[in-house]
Amino acid sequence: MTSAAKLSLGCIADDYTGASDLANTLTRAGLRTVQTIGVPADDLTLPEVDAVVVSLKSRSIEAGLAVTRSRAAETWLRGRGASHIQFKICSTFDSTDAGNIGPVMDALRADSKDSIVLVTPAFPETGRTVYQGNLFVGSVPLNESPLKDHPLNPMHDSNLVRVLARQSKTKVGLVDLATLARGVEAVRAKLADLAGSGVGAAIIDAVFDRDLETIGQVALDHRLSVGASGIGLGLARALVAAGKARSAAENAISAAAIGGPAACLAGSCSQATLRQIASAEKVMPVLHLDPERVIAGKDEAQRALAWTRERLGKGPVLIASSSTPDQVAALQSRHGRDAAGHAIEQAMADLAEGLVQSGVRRLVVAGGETSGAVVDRLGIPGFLVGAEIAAGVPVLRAVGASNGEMVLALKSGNFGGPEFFSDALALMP
Ligand SMILES: Nc1ncnc2c1ncn2[C@@H]1O[C@H](COP(=O)(O)OP(=O)(O)O)[C@@H](O)[C@H]1O
Ligand SMILES: O=C(O)[C@@H](O)C(=O)COP(=O)(O)O
Repeated sequence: MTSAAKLSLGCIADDYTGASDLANTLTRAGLRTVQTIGVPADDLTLPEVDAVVVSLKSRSIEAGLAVTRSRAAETWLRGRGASHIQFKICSTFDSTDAGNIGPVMDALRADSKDSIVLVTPAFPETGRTVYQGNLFVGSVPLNESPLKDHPLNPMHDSNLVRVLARQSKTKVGLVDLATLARGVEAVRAKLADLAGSGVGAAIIDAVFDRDLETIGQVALDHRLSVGASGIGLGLARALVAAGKARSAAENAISAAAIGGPAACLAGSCSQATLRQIASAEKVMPVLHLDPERVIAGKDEAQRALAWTRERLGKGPVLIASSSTPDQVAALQSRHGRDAAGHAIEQAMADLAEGLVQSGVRRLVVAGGETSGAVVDRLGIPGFLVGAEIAAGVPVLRAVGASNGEMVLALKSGNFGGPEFFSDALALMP
């Protein structure tokens, strides 16, 4: 990547929707930010920025590989002067006992030489709050939320001290809300106590944005932090307050219309996405893929492409693989969780490639792993952040792509209101 300025903040995101969510938060908080897909190539030309969010597809891969890829991103970011790195994880702490939050955090902490690392997935704007170490999604604990049925990372424990301890080699402690409410010095003292007793990672409560501002200030004492967009907000505000970032307005992206056909792909099976698909049925043609046929081979994707080509001239279309938790469980029991997920992701990538060949330059994708498969197939090296469609979901303008100008929206499964697909397309003229 060619860009001379030293980075104020380096970020490593474990999936692509999460990366665009964080890039959106940092931009809106005043940091000039770019999202790259993987570690950028040396010849990728990007504007001067304060923050780079390197997107990895490392949330659900083998832990050792996630560590290797995260370390490569870390080396690149440190090489561009980033004194602080945020490892961006999901606001619903998506992971399993095998990882990958713990193993990646352990490796990055060892490299950073920090005695203790602050960890919080809190993102109050989207209803993710942490109290006494327990993660709430809206009004319910994580283990009672729809995340209990996630196809790849079902979450069955809301106590993050326990969840992280099962994945990490270090002892995990808690900085509670009462300590946080006493301010920056109280948090520093608590962290020093915890570190003194051999605790290497502290889950920190946060309920309101002001909690994240305190956390952001303390986090900048360290070289590494782990969390979702909320801690990114805290870090960005602390950097802006310290005069270490310039106005994001300098990086405002062109809002010029792209035009041409538009399409949506949904591979997320979250309740939010299922509701959004149901609403989309009222305003655009929707094709539901048959997951069994997808797993059987390429015919289903070809059928979907033929269906799409007949309709693209008349307006946007949506193609979805999404199913209810019972149907997902049944498919997985027949084919295995990873095999089913991978086959469907590759079908989505085939579809995206076919759609772009048919002239589509405006593409909305629902689902983190799904977005990863699609963006990889399209070979897009990076994105600049545009208008915010919904909390955590910006319009993205591709940079350095061989297909020329293109705008995308990569939606986390759980984000967005019921009309998300039309909301997104309205901001992607
Ligand atoms: N009908 C289905 N049955 C089983 N798995 C599915 C189905 N549709 C999509 N998937 C898989 O479920 C996973 C959804 O994950 P992801 O795209 O990250 O969505 P989210 O953002 O909701 O987590 C992907 O691996 C996708 O291929
Ligand atoms: O923090 C979040 O919730 C999101 O940014 C995120 O990581 C999205 O992951 P998916 O739900 O898998 O898209």
